[in-house]
Amino acid sequence: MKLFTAEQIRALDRYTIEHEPIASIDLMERAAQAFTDWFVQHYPASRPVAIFCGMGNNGGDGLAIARLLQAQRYTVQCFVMKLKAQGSDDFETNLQRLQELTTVTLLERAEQLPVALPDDALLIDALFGSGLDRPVEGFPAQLIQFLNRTKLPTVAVDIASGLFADRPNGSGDVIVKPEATFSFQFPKLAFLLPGNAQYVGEWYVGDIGLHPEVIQQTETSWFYTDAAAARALLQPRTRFSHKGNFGRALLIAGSYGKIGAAVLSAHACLRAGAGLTSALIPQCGYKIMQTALPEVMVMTAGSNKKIVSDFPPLGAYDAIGVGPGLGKDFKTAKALGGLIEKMISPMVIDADAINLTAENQAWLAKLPRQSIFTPHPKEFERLVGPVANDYERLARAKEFAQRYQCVIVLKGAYTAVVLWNGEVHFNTTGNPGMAKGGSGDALTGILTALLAQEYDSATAAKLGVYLHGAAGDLAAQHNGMIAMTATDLIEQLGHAFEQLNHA
Ligand SMILES: NC(=O)C1=CN([C@@H]2O[C@H](COP(=O)(O)OP(=O)(O)OC[C@H]3O[C@@H](n4cnc5c(N)ncnc54)[C@H](O)[C@@H]3O)[C@@H](O)[C@H]2O)[C@@H](O)CC1
Ligand SMILES: [K+]
Repeated sequence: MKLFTAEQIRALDRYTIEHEPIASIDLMERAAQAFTDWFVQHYPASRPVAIFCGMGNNGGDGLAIARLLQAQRYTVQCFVMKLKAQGSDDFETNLQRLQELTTVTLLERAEQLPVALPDDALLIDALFGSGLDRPVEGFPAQLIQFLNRTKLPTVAVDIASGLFADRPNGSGDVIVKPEATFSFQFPKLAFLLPGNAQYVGEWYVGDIGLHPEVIQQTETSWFYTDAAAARALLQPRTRFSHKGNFGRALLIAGSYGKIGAAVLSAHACLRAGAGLTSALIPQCGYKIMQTALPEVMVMTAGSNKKIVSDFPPLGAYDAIGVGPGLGKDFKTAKALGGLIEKMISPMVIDADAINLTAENQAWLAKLPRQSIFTPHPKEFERLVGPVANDYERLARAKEFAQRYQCVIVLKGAYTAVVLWNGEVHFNTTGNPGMAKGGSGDALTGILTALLAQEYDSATAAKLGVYLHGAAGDLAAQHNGMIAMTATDLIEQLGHAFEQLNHA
């Protein structure tokens, strides 16, 4: 699915108004109706609702929602933040429609705060939407601070007031902290960035019927991978397949005390469908791996028992994943440098292999094209240097991916898959229960398995990250987010594939 900037969304709104055609006031009514339909499913009519509206179209939505909720027998109080004499046309029309039914309280200055609200009130924030063009200050900021201080559950219309849809906010910006956001037609880029979590809450998207043709034609480099998008990436496995078709995968992983990382990545590789899975590990891990995973073929190399210090010729493998638990011994580094120089097919580079690459940046020029890096934020900064915020992190990842013709998987909530062609694909699966040791090792195994099955790097990264998160969600359902482990996730991979197959 595509993601658009606020400016592009405005253009899509305009196009829809002209070409559907539909009057802009009717499009607003459609948006308000979509919000209301969602709201009545989630919040009972027994709780009083207080709606805070600005004077732009976001406020217009709020006024229409007030009217529609009242028709559904909600007790509604409506407030308008009056900053100027005249609001947008559709705001004014909706104000008139509402005032025919009920009174609207105008809020013009700080002395009117705090306003009295019932203890069990639900708040709806319709102060500013995607038209926000500067940080909120003065009276609007005081009003937002008041709303946040009430600690009452708040739902944002389209986007939390004060949050920019597609550019960074300053650290001191005043922004509504909703428990949920109901957004029109598309999630905003801001929703997918980890630093904004408290300004988004759970987010939902309602279809308001923007013109499908123009959505298709409007170009963007931002996407998100939902079930439909992931389903389209999955290759069918036929009755005539045999293990040779599904590729030979190799994991180079583990060091003394971290053989578990090698086991987890190899286990995930098996579960993600590699035809043959091999592991190159230090000697100390030999029995552990053979016992834990009888399906895996195990190689050890080098004279040091505790680390991988030598790579034998590895031409027989279709895909190699390197890094989990590997350690950063200089002998391992030397061997990895040699491997990178020799390899021609894309590799998966994780954990200590990323750290070693960060310390040996000359390797980057020799890296097989379309290799996949899977850094968490700290590892990414080791690779490119410090970054100031989520937007800068994405920009640097795009630059890096383009320069070295690789894929960067920026791990986190909404893991971002950044491609060499400048595209960024945010993942939609996964949960905080996955923020645990071993989770990344599992991802490396999955990605290596998909590369071995001849998925190209971009597809492997998008699909693998999606499946990893989906398996994590299933593990959370069975074990709970607190107790779930990386092994639980790996054991759900089969169900994650099945679920996707039937999506
Ligand atoms: N355009 C359309 O057809 C539709 C728009 N919709 C709604 O319209 C919203 C966008 O509406 P608008 O473009 O009118 O913008 P907003 O309602 O977000 O508000 C913009 C107004 O606030 C002012 N403003 C911006 N930043 C400010 C700040 N920091 N302090 C004080 N004033 C500030 C602007 O100058 C402008 O007057 C969307 O978020 C959505 O809720 C929906 O009704 C769906 C259809
Ligand atoms: K809002």
